[in-house]
Amino acid sequence: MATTVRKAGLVGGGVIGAGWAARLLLNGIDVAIFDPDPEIGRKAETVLAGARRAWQRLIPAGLPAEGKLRLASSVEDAVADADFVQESLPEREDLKIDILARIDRATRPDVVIGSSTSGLLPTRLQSGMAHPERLVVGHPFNPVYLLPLVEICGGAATSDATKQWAADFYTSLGMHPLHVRKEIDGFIADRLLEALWREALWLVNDGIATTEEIDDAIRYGAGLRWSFMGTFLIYRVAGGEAGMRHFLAQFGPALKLPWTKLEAPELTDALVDRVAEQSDDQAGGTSIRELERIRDDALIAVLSGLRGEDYGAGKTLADYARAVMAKLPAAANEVDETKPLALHETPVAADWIDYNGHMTEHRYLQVFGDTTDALLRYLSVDADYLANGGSWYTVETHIRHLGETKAGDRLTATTQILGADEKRIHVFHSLARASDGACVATAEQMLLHVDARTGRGGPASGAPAAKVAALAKAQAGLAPPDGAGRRIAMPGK
Ligand SMILES: NC(=O)C1=CN([C@@H]2O[C@H](COP(=O)(O)OP(=O)(O)OC[C@H]3O[C@@H](n4cnc5c(N)ncnc54)[C@H](O)[C@@H]3O)[C@@H](O)[C@H]2O)C=CC1
Ligand SMILES: C[N+](C)(C)CC(=O)CC(=O)[O-]
Repeated sequence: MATTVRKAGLVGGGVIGAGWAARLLLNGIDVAIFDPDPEIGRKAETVLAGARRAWQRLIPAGLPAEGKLRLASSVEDAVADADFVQESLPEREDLKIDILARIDRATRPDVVIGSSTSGLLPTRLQSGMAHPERLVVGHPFNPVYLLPLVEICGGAATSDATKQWAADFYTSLGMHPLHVRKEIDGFIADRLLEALWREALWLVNDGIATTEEIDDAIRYGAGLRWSFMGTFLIYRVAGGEAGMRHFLAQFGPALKLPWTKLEAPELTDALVDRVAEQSDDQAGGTSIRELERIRDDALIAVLSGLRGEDYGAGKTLADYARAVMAKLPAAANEVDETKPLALHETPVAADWIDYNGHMTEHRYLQVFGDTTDALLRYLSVDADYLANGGSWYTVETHIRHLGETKAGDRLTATTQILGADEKRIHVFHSLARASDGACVATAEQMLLHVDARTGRGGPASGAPAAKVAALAKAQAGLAPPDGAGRRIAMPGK
């Protein structure tokens, strides 16, 4: 199996295939995609543009160089030289079995083939393949480029090595693999989603609630708490200090009451019309693309919030961002170290703007923190160095706000080293608006080298120590920047 995936072959480029393309490309993997839809190029580029925008805001510290997208002329052309294949064909078992057999014939036998099916059994999907051991379900969630969950389910012939490889690979893309222990139709998540959806359709069918009222019942209540704790942990907490046992004793008996229905209502023309008309009213003329943008922005807000908590999907994101940072290449060798270094730039995202209409204060710290991360990457603080416990922590920051910046502005950070020793780096970052070069903020920081395993300060070592010393020497002749060493005080004090 491939140790590094450089090229991915995608078959089917609809909602899910295009979402996979975006996630793979943003991870620096080249993608060849086959879809007979003549509009595939435009559709895939549209999804990619949305994903790019979302990722710049979700991981502003920087991303790998984007992979290249190629529109393939056939299934075979898409997969022939791929190191990994993901099938996202329409949910039809006969079509998937047939095309998975073609993919199997056209790829190297060691290439893992993932299927995006949301409910078909992998044992049946692999039935026409000569190498069925490399077929695994990797069931994603829409939008694939933002939601981390991917359900992994093997069929009878799938090897354990394939399942493990797929889990590792999807993790490397920033996803959270969930192993489905037993092969069942609909896996885990869609069983839950369908149960809710069946009930929702009954409530519309019986005239109890409109589509909007049902969505409100979710988004103002349980939906908010599901996003970080799910059902069981939330109900444990709802049991009070006695926890789950008390919760089950109190609310378990109601499960036997005939509240919910196991059979979905018949999708009669009347019910389809009612659901579609109510859904149109609910959308109020907002286009699907605009709804996608609202959905993506809200997901970014939730994921960013959870990242701050280092919890649930936020932990997945934080781990991924750390892994990306450790892998990003240091800046090019031809950097002139005798001048302040330009190592980081970022657009100002719409949700960084506050009620005063400009970038809110804590976002400046975020941008300066990302700039410090870029400096550490430049100093060769890589995955190995971090794994050995070496890192610099920021122990003091002084930010000056000198100008306003608005959504869409591009900001460029430069970094001057004011001093350094074996443990400390004294840095001065300046943040300029790219359009007119105006300096909008500065940050002076003291970084302390720490052994992350003990939490104690200590001397840097290896390549980072040598690079800090060389950089500090190269910049020693620079004049101190305006504002360096400034303290906060009332005028004249
Ligand atoms: N839409 C969703 O919410 C989710 C869908 N899935 C699964 O992902 C798969 C794809 O679903 P969607 O993207 O939603 O469907 P879709 O209808 O948006 O896309 C399917 C694409 O396959 C293309 N196609 C048809 N025949 C083809 C062929 N012979 N070769 C290559 N491409 C072909 C179509 O032109 C279309 O672009 C299904 O298995 C579905 O169950 C999984 C998770 C969520
Ligand atoms: C509707 N669906 C069954 C295809 C949905 C999924 O499989 C997952 C999702 O994104 O909701």
